[in-house]
Amino acid sequence: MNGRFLSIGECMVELSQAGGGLLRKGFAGDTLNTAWYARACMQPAWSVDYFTALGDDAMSDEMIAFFEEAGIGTKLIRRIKGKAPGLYMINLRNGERSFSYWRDNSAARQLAADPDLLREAIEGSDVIYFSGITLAILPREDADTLLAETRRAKAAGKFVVFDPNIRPRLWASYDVMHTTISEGARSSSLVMPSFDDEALHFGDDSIDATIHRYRALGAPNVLIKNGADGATLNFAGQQNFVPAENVDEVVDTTSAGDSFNGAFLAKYLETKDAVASACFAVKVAARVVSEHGALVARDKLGL
Ligand SMILES: O=C(O)C(=O)C[C@H](O)[C@H](O)COP(=O)(O)O
Repeated sequence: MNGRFLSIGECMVELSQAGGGLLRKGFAGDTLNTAWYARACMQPAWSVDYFTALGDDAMSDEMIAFFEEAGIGTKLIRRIKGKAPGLYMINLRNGERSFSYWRDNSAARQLAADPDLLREAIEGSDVIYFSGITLAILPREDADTLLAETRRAKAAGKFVVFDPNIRPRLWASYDVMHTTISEGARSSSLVMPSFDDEALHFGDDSIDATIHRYRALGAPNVLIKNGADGATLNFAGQQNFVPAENVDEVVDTTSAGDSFNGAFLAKYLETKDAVASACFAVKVAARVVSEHGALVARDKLGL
């Protein structure tokens, strides 16, 4: 089986801890991370493309070369004169990550500014992946353009996948965040939230409450990630639970959710077996949290 997977969002320069007070430079961002793990786990017959905007500086050139090296298509990436990518740093406390961002003025903020290009990219794909972070960084009008296109894609029978990836700091207000994330979910075929975020920011008191809320919005499939407590899937009303994999030492939780999503989608698109795909994804995520940084090399993933 083959198909075209498109991920839409922002990739940044990443600074992660390299020991002895040193920082290591990498490239990462939630939607890129998912594209990266999807590419690592998918059959070669599938194409994986990234849709974003970059600048015309050396970092943007390096990032494009990095995507290409990983087998991620770059032909849809807009280059904006005088702009540069955003930057973020991973801060760690007992393996649990938090982020500092320098991204207010990044090129990716303009990724949906050319509606024709966005439509063309979505029309040319079978699976469209985006996140709450993608929506949060866009000017209001461009977020509406993207949502109109994802709604259109879902209506046309494409598989639209959304991770709310809630980052309150990136939103103008809680109200805008709640409304826009709900719109993202409404326009999707599969929503892949993390329960701790949903409980904290939407006030859900159980996994069932999160599933119910997203299904009521019109998402037919919901897959809830709950860290060390496993994952719960509700696909077309059928509910299943998959336990997490044991991890000896959690080094850095960055990208646990994104790698789960990429690995899950790679297997699910191939097999249509959601439970087996989640079992595979918990294994990949367990390897990812055992290493520093968002992107862990393929040979360390045990594939
Ligand atoms: O925060 C952002 O905007 C980023 O894109 C930086 C990180 O690479 C991802 O957020 C990691 O995502 P998790 O899988 O939730 O750990």
